Amino acid sequence: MTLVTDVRLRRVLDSRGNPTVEAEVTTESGGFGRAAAPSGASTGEYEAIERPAEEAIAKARELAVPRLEGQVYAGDQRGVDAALRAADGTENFSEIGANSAVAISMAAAKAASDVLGAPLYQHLGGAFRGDEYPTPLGNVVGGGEHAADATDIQEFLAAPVGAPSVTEAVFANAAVHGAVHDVLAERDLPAGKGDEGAWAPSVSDAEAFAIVAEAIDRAEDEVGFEIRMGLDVAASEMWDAESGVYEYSDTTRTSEEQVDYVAGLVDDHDLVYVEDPLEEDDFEGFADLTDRVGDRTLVCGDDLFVTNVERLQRGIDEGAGNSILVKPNQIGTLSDAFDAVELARDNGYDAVISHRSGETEDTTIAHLAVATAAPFIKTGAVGGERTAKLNELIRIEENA
Ligand SMILES: O=C(O)[C@@H](CO)OP(=O)(O)O
Ligand SMILES: [Mg+2]
Repeated sequence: MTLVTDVRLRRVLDSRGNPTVEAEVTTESGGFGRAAAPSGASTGEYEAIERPAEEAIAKARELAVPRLEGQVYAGDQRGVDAALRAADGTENFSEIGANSAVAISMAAAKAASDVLGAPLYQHLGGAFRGDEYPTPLGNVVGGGEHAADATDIQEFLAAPVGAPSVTEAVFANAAVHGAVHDVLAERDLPAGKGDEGAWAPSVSDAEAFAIVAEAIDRAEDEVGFEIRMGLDVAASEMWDAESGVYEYSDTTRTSEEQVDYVAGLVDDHDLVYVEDPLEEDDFEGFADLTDRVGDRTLVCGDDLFVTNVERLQRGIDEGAGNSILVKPNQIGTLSDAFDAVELARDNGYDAVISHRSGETEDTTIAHLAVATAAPFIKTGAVGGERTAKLNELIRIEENA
């Protein structure tokens, strides 16, 4: 029933207005799935390769489609993903592009769930999944590679850890985002928005902490449960390999100083989550920081691990971090993303499912988070391509 009969690929727009790959998979019995690849701006050096959309599509049509149509079953996700790997023939999808690969991989999963008549999270996670929901990490203030002339730290995240349901958590993050707007207006600070919809005022990181803390206080009064703060430092983007320091607008920090600085931030701001506090090759710095604060916060590797089981295994061996960010397009297939989640779980690491800064209305990651019972999902707070996922979580919770 789930034999793949047709794979179509096209260029569509992502949220930055760039072309990205959309895939459609149809099965013998008429099952249909459509999915689109997201795209990063602060991409890790060790990520699978995203090719320009047109090239990725041409290569996938030439190399992958003939190995899929009439050859694999959409219900056999590992079979689909193995065919994609075989068609590509490289470690990092540099032939067909990780953008073509992930779009096809996700579209096949949706086609299979369509045939089965089960929601995608259930097809991916099994019959006993669907009653644990992730806490959404909502990006409310940001800068780095996502907005010019804003904060050095890439993302200030709201984490509504006390929310009684994912629906209330989603609305809580929107309330924090709205409260940041009010606080900025009161302080006469004009601000546009960055790529993920976070406010991007031209302020120091210290001022951003104060603004977000104030906004969280107000939102907590409104919703009546605890909201904490998290960060994506995206430290690789600040790292200057030549001089061996992190470059902030007002200072520089060595690796040791960066560990001290972030450990201080965890305590001063009671952070529940810190992503990429150190650059992507600094396993040792990650291990030091995890030693110091890993008992009270998630130290999460994004550029460090790039959803890659080999890099994650090295982190596990060295005690670097206690959490992994999972982005299917960093590695190219859903099977690889699941393997990363499994390896993490088996070793006491929390998996956090994540969007990219360039997104589409695709909702696959909302299902992936429920399918894996991930404790957190990072998918913004506002903006259509972000609310697509958040609203899907609301629907999943309601069994809609
Ligand atoms: O660094 C990150 O975690 C992501 C998403 O927030 O950004 P990008 O997609 O630009 O890599
Ligand atoms: Mg990141």
